Amino acid sequence: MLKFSANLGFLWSDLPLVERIHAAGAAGFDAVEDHFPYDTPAAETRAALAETGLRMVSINTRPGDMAAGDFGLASLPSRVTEAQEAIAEAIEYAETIGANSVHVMAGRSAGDPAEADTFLNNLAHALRLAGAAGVDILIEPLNPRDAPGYLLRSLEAAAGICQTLDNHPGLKVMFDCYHLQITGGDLLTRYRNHAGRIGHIQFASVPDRTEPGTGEVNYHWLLPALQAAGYEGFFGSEYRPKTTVEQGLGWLQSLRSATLAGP
Ligand SMILES: O=C(O)C(=O)[C@H](O)CO
Ligand SMILES: [Mg+2]
Repeated sequence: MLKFSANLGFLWSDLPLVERIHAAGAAGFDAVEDHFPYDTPAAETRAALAETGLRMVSINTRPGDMAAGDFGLASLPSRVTEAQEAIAEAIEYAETIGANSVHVMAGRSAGDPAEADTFLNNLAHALRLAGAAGVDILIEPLNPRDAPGYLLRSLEAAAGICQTLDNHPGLKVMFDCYHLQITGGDLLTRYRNHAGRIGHIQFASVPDRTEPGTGEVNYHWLLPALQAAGYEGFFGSEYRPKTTVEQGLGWLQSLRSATLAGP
């Protein structure tokens, strides 16, 4: 059986976080994940998780000022203090709610050659804090169509960062099938090439980023294949519903029991 996490950054995004957690529980998800939970006190989030029995798989560091074009801070040489405050805040929040991991958002490149080292230094700092809190750190390559200028654009670059940081066991890569299909595809083979580094898998239809079941990726085949290749975690449904979440949720039961052998 496959296990699914509701991405509350995109699903039920019009509801407060506590209500989104309850909606995910009522809909039959096995876990949740969120982008930016910070408007909700961690104690309230923790209580909602306890009430529903759901686990929070991951949260992101604050992205900075998105209206001004920020999409993460950790690679920006002039904003190290702000980035490290965001990292500390995210790890403390994750520890309080028992989340598995924190995605440290790299940010958009302005072409400054110091960005790569800034990202590495901030990740090393995050790993020190996260180790003490029992939380993993995730980095996620994003496709340049959705996230123009984002510093981390490829799975292979993310793997290189892990190597540079001595393959730290607390540093993992977010394997978002949506982004990685757009930037090269060949998803199963690329998963296998980096299996030991993958901390979480997300998915959505490509190219629309809506419910699975349409588009160019056959998740009824791919998700069981990823599981057969060794992935044991939740699959994060990070898509924008075509209409309401509930109307489009038929995929949950059919994908949950998908097998490599087909229906
Ligand atoms: O955009 C994505 O795919 C993400 O998962 C990031 O967390 C950005 O919010
Ligand atoms: Mg993602």
